[in-house]
Amino acid sequence: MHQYKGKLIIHTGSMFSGKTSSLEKDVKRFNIAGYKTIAFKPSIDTRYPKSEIRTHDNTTLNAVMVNNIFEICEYCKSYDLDVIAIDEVQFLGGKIEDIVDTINKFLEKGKTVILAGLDMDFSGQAFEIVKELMPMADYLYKHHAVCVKCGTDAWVSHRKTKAQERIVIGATDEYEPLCRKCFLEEQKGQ
Ligand SMILES: Nc1ncnc2c1ncn2[C@@H]1O[C@H](COP(=O)(O)OP(=O)(O)O)[C@@H](O)[C@H]1O
Ligand SMILES: Cc1cn([C@H]2C[C@H](O)[C@@H](COP(=O)(O)O)O2)c(=O)[nH]c1=O
Ligand SMILES: [Zn+2]
Repeated sequence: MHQYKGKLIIHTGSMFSGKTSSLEKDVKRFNIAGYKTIAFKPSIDTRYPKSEIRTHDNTTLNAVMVNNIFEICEYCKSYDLDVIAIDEVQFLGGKIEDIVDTINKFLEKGKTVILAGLDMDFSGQAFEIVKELMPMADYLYKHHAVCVKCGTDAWVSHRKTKAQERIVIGATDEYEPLCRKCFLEEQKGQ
């Protein structure tokens, strides 16, 4: 796995597309290969226990909950990590430039950084931090859920409720993955 030293791996796409599953799989492989790895998750996501990342199909990974990128730096200093994984990166606290600078510093030091995060919100607007990070990636994977209306590759996470605030934590209670065509039809109908 030494070919991933100093490399940035990003898993993005809509909800239910397998971003967290892919991050989990990567982290577990680095662990098997004997690398010092910690997976972090932003404190905003309160769905599951603090010390665990959980996929929609209920597989789990040990995790450390953090408020911002600076807390990840502190862990990195204390544990001299080889691999830093961050789930739900769109919710990580801190200014975009601080997140980008810190990730670049990790990469310059030869750390492997694995990120998973939504590319777009419920309205199809890009999450700014993910938009900024995507061109920096050495390996960029855009994952696709299955559109729940027509069965083609989904494009966006459609919100099923009328809530308009950007952040609403939830799963199938709040969101459904839709392809562009079904999303536009849904919007016309509202
Ligand atoms: N419409 C869907 N399309 C694809 N997978 C789905 C769908 N609905 C539920 N799932 C489940 O979601 C899992 C992916 O979960 P996860 O890795 O947590 O996704 P993400 O992090 O992208 O939200 C799939 O393996 C599947 O079991
Ligand atoms: C689209 C969208 C999502 N969210 C929330 C909903 C979930 O709690 C997470 C995404 O989790 P997943 O692992 O990618 O399924 O984000 C939100 O707050 N706002 C949105 O627009
Ligand atoms: Zn569709």
